[in-house]
Amino acid sequence: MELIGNRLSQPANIPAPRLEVQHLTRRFGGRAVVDDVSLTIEPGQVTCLLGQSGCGKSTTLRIIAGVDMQDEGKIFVDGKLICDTLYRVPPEGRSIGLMFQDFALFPHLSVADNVGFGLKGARGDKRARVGELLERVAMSRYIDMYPHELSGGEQQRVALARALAPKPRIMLMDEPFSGLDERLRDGIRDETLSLLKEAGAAVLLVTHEPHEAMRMADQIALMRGGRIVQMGAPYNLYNAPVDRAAAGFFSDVNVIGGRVQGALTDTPFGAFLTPGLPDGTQVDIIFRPQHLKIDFDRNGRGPNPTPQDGTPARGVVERARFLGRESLVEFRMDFDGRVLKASVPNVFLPRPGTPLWLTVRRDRCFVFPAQG
Ligand SMILES: Nc1ncnc2c1ncn2[C@@H]1O[C@H](COP(=O)(O)OP(=O)(O)OP(=O)(O)O)[C@@H](O)[C@H]1O
Repeated sequence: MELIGNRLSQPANIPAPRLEVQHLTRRFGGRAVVDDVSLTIEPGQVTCLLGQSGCGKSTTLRIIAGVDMQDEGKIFVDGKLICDTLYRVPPEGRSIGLMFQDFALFPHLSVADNVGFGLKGARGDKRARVGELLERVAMSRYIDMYPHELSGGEQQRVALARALAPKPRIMLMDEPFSGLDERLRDGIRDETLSLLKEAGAAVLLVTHEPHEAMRMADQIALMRGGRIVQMGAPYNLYNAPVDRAAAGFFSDVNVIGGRVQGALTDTPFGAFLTPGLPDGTQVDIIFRPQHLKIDFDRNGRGPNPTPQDGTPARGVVERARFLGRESLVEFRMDFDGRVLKASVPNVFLPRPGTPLWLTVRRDRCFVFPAQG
């Protein structure tokens, strides 16, 4: 029997997404920990579910994998219903590969046999595929060893190879690289994802690490309180966040406040355009540390105001730290004593107590109605 669910009808010449999730909801004790989640992933695309601990990422993944069951919603693979609240293809029938945090290798099987476990076909072909995968995860020389002879990170790399071996059409990964040390992580992560992309798999990857998501994802689904609050390319989430919390998820942010008057909001950095908001609305103007410009003090004066950078405001250096590629300088602002953070490429470590002038790149600011 082939069950076709009621996907919105798709024109015949456009293939259905590899994975489609519609209105998934999961409640525990009356609380929706996954709340109306919908997303689609195309073949060869990596989507990251990104959010803080407890926001519902892993539960979403477990439902798609078939090891937990939704209260509402549907899941489709290549346009075919695999699960709703009445019908359910078992996990092993979903063409889905899993790589979860609590992976477990078979302790009585060698590395080669662990990786080759789910593979069908001639012995020689299997051995070749196992060899290729172990090379990709830099584990070739451990091929005849047993799991108890490997470190945690090495076991994780074998588990990755095992998950990749059957060339799954969909790969669900829950923080799969978290146990690897930094030196190995970048290489194995990039290699694994390019392997999956080459094979045309749709990848849904859970992480709470914004930089990891930015580096890996074609599409990021930002989750909060069980809901997807914003979905799009990393560039869009970084440069057009939906709210203050979304902006703050990807880097430190600076916030100044003001009240709208005639589509403008006056601040110590000059007037900001705040169109579309009624007079009297209290707003937060948000900018990232790299969008503050620093200028020297010229006998108590800063640089001249410009249309792009607005009016300079004076601050006194509180702390300056070198972070490798950049320096982070914290200023106590004269206008109301708040601290603003500026990041500067390379080494810039002014002494605490030094007065400097700051301007804000106004084209890089985000304006949102103030919270609460
Ligand atoms: N079986 C369960 N029974 C009750 N509550 C649950 C169950 N599974 C998950 N939860 C709750 O659902 C919420 C979401 O959990 P989930 O593991 O999906 O979050 P997460 O975003 O993956 O977090 P983390 O990044 O810490 O793994 C949490 O508050 C968790 O306590």
